[in-house]
Amino acid sequence: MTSLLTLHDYAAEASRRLSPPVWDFIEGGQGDERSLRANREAFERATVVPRVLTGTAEPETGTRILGADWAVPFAIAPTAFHAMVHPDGERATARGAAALPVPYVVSTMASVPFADIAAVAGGPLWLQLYAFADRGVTRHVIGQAEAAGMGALMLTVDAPRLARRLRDLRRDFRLPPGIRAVNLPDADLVSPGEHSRRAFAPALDWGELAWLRSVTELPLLVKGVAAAEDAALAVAHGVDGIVVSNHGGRQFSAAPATLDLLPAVVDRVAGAVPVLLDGGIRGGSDVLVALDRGADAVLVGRPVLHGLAVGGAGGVRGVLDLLAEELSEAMLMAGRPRVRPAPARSPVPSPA
Ligand SMILES: Cc1cc2nc3c(=O)[nH]c(=O)nc-3n(C[C@H](O)[C@H](O)[C@H](O)COP(=O)(O)O)c2cc1C
Ligand SMILES: CC(C)CC(=O)C(=O)O
Repeated sequence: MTSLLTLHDYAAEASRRLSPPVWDFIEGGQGDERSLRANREAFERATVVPRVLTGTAEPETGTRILGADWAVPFAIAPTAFHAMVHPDGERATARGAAALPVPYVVSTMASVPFADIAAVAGGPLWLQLYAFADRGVTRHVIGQAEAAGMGALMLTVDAPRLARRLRDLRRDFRLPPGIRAVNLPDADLVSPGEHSRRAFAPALDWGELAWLRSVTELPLLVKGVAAAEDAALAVAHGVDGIVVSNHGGRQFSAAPATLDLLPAVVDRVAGAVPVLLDGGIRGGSDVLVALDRGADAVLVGRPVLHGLAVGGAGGVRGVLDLLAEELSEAMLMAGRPRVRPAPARSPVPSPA
């Protein structure tokens, strides 16, 4: 194996190990993939002005998000069907995350029961939630997450259905045999796109948040906010956190880079709730750039899958350790001794 010194090295190694259809499912985006590229381009352009003579020897990477201690200001983004990438699926991911530990946002479309993931987890475990047309299904998923002791729900709001991803359409991508969304009551689906058309709530609105509040006490974040106006609405509807995301470029190719959207969202949210960002984080400097522009933490998607493909739990751990080491070095070199404290959870205002 070539030496794995950067997250790009993990990606290159993963591309050699995964079948072309699975690789393309992971890497692809919607349409002409402009938003996928934009996420990276924004980080490649971004800089951080270093401060000097700050007396920092060992930067403190820890933070506190929604009442839980995080060893690092990044978490594993929710991604579906890890058993496609490694036979141990999300169990391996959770084991890899437990080492540091790094918080893990488990996908509704996990291929391993939530309870089995929780059994090997070592840090905060949250559930990413898709809202289903049949609210009984949504309730079922929340019930499983609560039973597994998950600490928060992250409702994905940028996917009324899965978008047309040309790489998958060209290959007629199907889930490999035996891989299923086992936490859903009706787990037998072959094509993720087809399933989302049948099952996802097609016309979500802000009312869904009030309904979710009525069925669970868990803190609620929304993932997939782009416009500052929507961030303000989310706060007005009492969310506990916002994730600025374009779903890693997988849903809408004309969506702007998330890093470019971040400052306006941070400005509008004005410290009411934590603001997280995902899309295009590929190194410790990227994490620092996002923090510098006002994010309280970030989520990392594809690189974790690359680590999983390269070495199961050990590969995931390798990716997360590398990112933590790079972040620590970036903080040291930029003269940032610690992560700015995130807003504490405040009482939820009821929507007007
Ligand atoms: C293979 C794959 C599966 C994904 N599955 C989900 C999912 O089930 N739920 C969700 O909210 N987001 C999903 N996402 C989006 C990620 O949570 C995240 O927004 C995105 O990957 C971040 O960009 P990055 O991959 O550049 O880090 C998925 C992304 C990938 C690459
Ligand atoms: C199977 C899908 C629902 C997962 C997803 O959100 C994605 O592929 O982006």
